[in-house]
Amino acid sequence: MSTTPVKVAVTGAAGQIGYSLLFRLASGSLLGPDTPIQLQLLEITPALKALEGVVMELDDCAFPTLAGVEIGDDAEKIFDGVNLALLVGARPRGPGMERGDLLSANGAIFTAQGQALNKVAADDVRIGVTGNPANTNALIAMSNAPDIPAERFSALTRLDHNRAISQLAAKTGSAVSDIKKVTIWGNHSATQYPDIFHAEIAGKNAAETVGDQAWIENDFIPTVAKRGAAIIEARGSSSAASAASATIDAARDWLHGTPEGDWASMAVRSDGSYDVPEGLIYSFPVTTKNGDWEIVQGLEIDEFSRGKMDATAAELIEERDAVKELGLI
Ligand SMILES: NC(=O)C1=CN([C@@H]2O[C@H](COP(=O)(O)OP(=O)(O)OC[C@H]3O[C@@H](n4cnc5c(N)ncnc54)[C@H](O)[C@@H]3O)[C@@H](O)[C@H]2O)C=CC1
Ligand SMILES: O=C([O-])CC(=O)C(=O)O
Repeated sequence: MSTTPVKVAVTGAAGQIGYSLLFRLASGSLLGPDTPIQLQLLEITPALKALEGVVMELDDCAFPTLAGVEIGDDAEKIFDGVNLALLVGARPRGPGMERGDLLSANGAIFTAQGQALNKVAADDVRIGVTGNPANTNALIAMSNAPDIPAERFSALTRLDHNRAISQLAAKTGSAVSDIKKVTIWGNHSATQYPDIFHAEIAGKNAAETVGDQAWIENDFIPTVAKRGAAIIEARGSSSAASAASATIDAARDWLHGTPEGDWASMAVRSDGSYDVPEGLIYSFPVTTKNGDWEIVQGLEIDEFSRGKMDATAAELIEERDAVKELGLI
């Protein structure tokens, strides 16, 4: 085992996603069995006691890869020297809400955390935002951290990506591992566009294999886009274990690279690719290598896809304008 632990911050560590995420991180799901991890856990003051209980359980697992745990309510202390920050801590939505309704409640969290990361994080820090509305929260954190390169911020659309793979596998009777190159475009919201026109199933075009445009439009896309709400309806609270799993998948691919012949969906700062307005945190197909991502270029976009990609961009513009109005960026 190497000796220097990787310092990973998790915010909202006493919450429901935290309860699944921390144990996976500590057991090596992100960094593998040979790299020790130091967990830096941020919570609000009233949740620290509950977090102490979670740390007792982490201790009780005796994970060989867990080098240490620090908890606290001071972002500048907890983010000090972190190599990866997973920003999960934020209010979840309840039944009947859209994620964008959380902007006024959650936005301010990300100004303070962006500023703290800017001051004290390690030079190589990468920041993944899971807390909703994830894209615009990432925009807020990025805008408040002027010394951290913008490409070090991303928001989580990997859960949507994984949901799309799962729905496609079920429809076609294929193995999840045979499905590649699915894309989530845009916002982690009901306007997102899950795109299988460039995806492959066992090397063949996925949309052609499905051969059912009506299913794609009326079943697949809304099922993936509204899956979060369906889970809230069924469980009484929002997705947690699957969100934690996707948070790890996204961070693992970012740090260690996407597999050959595949790509991932990640919401990153638009550079204007595919005519997405520059500066929005928009989900694209990306390949990653050595901690850097690149937007996959040259995909053909037909009229149907264009309309969906523009609609989700329009929603992100509205969210950006709203947080500008609130003085958060
Ligand atoms: N991007 C995605 O795919 C998904 C995002 N989410 C979002 O993740 C967020 C967390 O979800 P849950 O864990 O279920 O919520 P939760 O309510 O169980 O936990 C959130 C935790 O964050 C803490 N917190 C609040 N303000 C904080 C601050 N300023 N600093 C540090 N911690 C703070 C709370 O004390 C609480 O313990 C929600 O916004 C939810 O909507 C959930 C599922 C998927
Ligand atoms: O739907 C929600 O509010 C939680 C979430 O982001 C998801 O499950 O995708």
